[in-house]
Formats: sequence, C-alpha cells, structure tokens
Amino acid sequence: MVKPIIAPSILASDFAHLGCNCHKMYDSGADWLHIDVMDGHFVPNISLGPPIITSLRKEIPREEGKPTFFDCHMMVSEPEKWVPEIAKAGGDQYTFHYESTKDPVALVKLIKDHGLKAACAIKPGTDVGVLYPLAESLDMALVMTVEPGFGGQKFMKDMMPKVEDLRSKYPQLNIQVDGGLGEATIDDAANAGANVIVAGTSCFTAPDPSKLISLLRSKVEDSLASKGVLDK
Ligand SMILES: O=C(CO)[C@@H](O)[C@H](O)COP(=O)(O)O
Repeated sequence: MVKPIIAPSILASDFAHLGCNCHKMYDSGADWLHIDVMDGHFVPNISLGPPIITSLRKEIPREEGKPTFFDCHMMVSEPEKWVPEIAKAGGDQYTFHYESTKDPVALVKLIKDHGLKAACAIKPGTDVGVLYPLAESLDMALVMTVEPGFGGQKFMKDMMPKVEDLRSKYPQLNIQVDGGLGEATIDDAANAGANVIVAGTSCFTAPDPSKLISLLRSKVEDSLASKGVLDK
C-alpha cells in the first residue's frame, strides 16, 4: 500500500529566499522537498550540493510529526562518492541514476549502510526493465518525465507506460515522476499509478501553492484507491 506524496522541487525556488520558500512549501501541505543535485557532468547544469543541504537541514530540523523529509535526486557522474556527504548533510533519501553507476546493487547497499533510503532513477531513454532486478531492494523508483538537467520542461506523456508497468508489477513501491508535473499533467501521472509527484515550476509559481498541492494529492489519492493500493 502506498500514499500520495507531493514533493516540490526546490530547483524552481528563488535561491536568494530558499529557506523561506521551503518553509512555505511545507506550510502549504508538501510532504517532501525534492532537492536536485547536479554536477555539470552527468547533466549540463550545476545546481547545489551538500553545503546547501546542510544549511537547509539547520533551517528545517527533523521533528516528530512534522514533514521535514529531504528527497535528494543525485544527477551526478559518481554517485558512490557523495553518499557519506549527503547523509552527513541531512538528506533522507538518495536517488541515484541507473545510467551513472556500474554496480547499482552495491550502491543501494552503500546508501542504506549510511542510514538513507535508496531510490533509483531512469532517464527517458532507459528501459524500465533495468529496474526489475533492483525493485525489491529499493524504497522508490523514479521515472523521469523530462531529460534531467533543467526545470520548466514539457512533461513526456510517453513515459507513462513505464509507470503503469512498475505499478502493476510492484503495487507497494513508491513510484515517483519528475518533470513538467502540474494541474495539466497530473491526470496522466496519477492514472498511470505514480504516487510521488515532483512539481517544481508549478508549485513555486502557483498563486496559492496549498490549493495546487491539495489538487495533486486528491488526484493521486483517487487513482491509488481505484487501483486498490491506497494506504489510508
Ligand atoms: O530533476 C529535475 C530536472 O532535472 C526536476 O526535479 C525539475 O526540477 C522539475 O521541475 P519542473 O519541471 O517541475 O519545473
């Protein structure tokens, strides 16, 4: 059984006001913050890294009963290298890209040994079948719905068969979609069976983020209930 999880991507925040903007997302009903770490090698962009996550964790300390989960999406060439630093900085989940590692099984173990939840992402051109041998050991699978690297891109609806395939094979797995999600695209993602919705531009530009977050949540909830996999 899985729950709807709405995760605003802080890449769309004005970084000059990052702390305030992150509080605003949690106050608006976000479950997680999605933190995009980019190294300029795996993707053609540089975003932020462990020092900023450390500062954010000081600003948003872990507190029982409060949403403070940091979902770290590692768009980096050497995902093994950054596990200890992300753990130390205060990350909660470490999502590596399948395309960036030679040994995903060892990497999942390394991530869990550092007390982090382990997730694996696939780029749009990667076959969903690469996730099958890993799925039982993962806390989440991420199906990218844009080419990783930049916010504000167009949602790729043709990725939805990957989500449908994973949901039918792994009803209990957290399945995340990332890129171009918002009011216009949530139906496609929810109907396919995604339960973790990353939304950057849509959340950070919404006149009322709480309204958007509750809309995204209710669409996911309805779809999970219709599939009989909603954790109430
Ligand atoms: O990982 C990425 C981009 O590489 C995403 O997390 C984007 O930041 C999502 O942004 P929007 O498409 O929602 O603006």
